[in-house]
Amino acid sequence: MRSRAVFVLGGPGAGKGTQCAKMVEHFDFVHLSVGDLLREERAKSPPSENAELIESFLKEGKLVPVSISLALVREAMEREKEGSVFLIDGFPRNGENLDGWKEAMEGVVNVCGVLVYDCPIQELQRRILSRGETSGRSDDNLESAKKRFKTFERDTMPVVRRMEEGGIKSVHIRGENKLERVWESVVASDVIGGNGVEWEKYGTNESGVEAIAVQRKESGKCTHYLKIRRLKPADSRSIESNQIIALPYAPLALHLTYLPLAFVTTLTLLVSSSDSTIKIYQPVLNNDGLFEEITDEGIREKLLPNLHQTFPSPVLTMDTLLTPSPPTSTSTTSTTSTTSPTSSTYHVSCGCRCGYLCLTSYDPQSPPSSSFTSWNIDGPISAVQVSPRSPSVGLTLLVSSLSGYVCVFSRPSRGGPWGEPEVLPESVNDDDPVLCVCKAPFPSLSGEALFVGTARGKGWSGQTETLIPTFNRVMLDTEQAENRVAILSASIPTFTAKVQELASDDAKFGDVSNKGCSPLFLVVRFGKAVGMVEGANSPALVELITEQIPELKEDDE
Ligand SMILES: Nc1ncnc2c1ncn2[C@@H]1O[C@H](COP(=O)(O)OP(=O)(O)O)[C@@H](O)[C@H]1O
Ligand SMILES: O=c1ccn([C@@H]2O[C@H](COP(=O)(O)OP(=O)(O)O)[C@@H](O)[C@H]2O)c(=O)[nH]1
Repeated sequence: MRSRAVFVLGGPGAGKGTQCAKMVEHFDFVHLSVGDLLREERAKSPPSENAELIESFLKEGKLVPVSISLALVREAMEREKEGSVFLIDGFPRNGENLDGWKEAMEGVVNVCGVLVYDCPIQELQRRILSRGETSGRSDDNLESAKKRFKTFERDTMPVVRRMEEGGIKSVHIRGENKLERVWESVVASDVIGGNGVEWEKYGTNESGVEAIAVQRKESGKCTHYLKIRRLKPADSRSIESNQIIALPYAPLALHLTYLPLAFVTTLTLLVSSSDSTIKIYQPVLNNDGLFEEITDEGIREKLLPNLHQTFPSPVLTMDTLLTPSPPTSTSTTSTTSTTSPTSSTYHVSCGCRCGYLCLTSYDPQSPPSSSFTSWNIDGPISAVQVSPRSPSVGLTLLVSSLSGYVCVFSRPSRGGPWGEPEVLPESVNDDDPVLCVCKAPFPSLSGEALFVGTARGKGWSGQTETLIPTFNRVMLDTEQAENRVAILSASIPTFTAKVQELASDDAKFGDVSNKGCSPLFLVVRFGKAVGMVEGANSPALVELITEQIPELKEDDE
């Protein structure tokens, strides 16, 4: 993957270095301060040929020629792994810098945006003089500082404008605020949101509220935030206020709606999260644009029945087009197979990870809404499996939810509506909420067959979600899949405990309890872990499954 860069600019003392250090603490970024690189070059022993020139430029608050600064940036970048996200602090500071960057780096490193710390000069001056007491920097004195302020106003601000006009996304942050306030604005900024931090945007709603889910890593653990913006209805670009709500788990689905609360119809924000809870937020009454969580059970009870109506269309759609007639024998069918123009089409929408599943079966000749059905699946949906194999039943849809249910829906082979859900009598193991998306109750974890466990809640659910088509393909492309492979998912604590139990005596898996935020797949045979795939790496997972899957048993054929 190509490396990415975020430019970090602002007057001298605006807090660029301080904030970059914080970003590196929380996110997987590489901080390159061009000023630091220059100072290192100047202090090198044996002295660099540019040392004297650099010293004179720094002291005068002037900008060193781009050939020198950019060469140092490039060298520093080359020392890092490919695909890194660089915070380039204090660059580009003038037109020459920007031209130099474009010439050398365009097509090599993607610029994602520019963070600009705005701060009044009086505050800059106060900070520089205070920093000068300990920094030992030859330019942290009043005389040099004044020259640097001038350079910033004259050369750097026009470059910021040039970048903005050229379509580079910029985020202006008020640098004069207290450190923590400044930091909050950084976390909430879209520049950061798009670079290395997992985020998901929930579209602007006609209600004038927009929410962005941000995941940030803190000492190896993930914390999830929802940034909620109230927008002025008249001008959706102007932000009236901005609130960050911390969530214990990844938000799975979010819906903005008007719900009747007593006699008042109020704007309500419903968030379902991977811990199977649905949180409700409403605007604080003396409205300054903030939301508060509704925890009052009485109010929740009143509101929750309305959920059924408020999630009418899938929040997450996994549209699956299926051919209406089941394939003959065990020939493989892909869930993405195109439909023949003469046959009717069955459209399965499943989603609403809030715990609702919407199924639509329809004939293209008749309106799609005619046979819309929606079911409550007791907890967020963790996986959906479509099985077109059984000729007597037609199509089967298996839905597992994080709370421990596996439901089977079936539909006759020649079409018609989906039947009532049938809850599978057992999951994989009675006292284990690990779920099975395979059709038959799976023998047992210690059996010959293979299971692939996914820590669905462990990472950002979206990443694991991207593997669902892979699971479907594996199940559909594998003969007697239901006897040979099961794909299971579990909540974080359950999965971690299970993984620890199954992989603990094998050093090759390392410390399984501390695998960070990305999804984790554990492949097990005969009750022992035989492989692990970290991250949503579909090819690696398929390779491992193909390698390890039990032989086909002839007498079963
Ligand atoms: N939000 C803030 N409030 C008060 N002081 C700050 C804040 N951010 C940074 N500082 C202090 O101001 C000085 C300049 O910050 P620094 O991050 O070195 O700025 P820059 O890299 O933009 O020159 C440092 O002494 C730092 O501790
Ligand atoms: O791209 C750059 C970045 C920095 N500098 C020089 O390095 C000094 C210090 O910059 P730094 O970003 O370290 O500190 P700040 O001025 O932001 O406090 C500047 O005044 C310039 O003289 C430069 O010439 N080109």
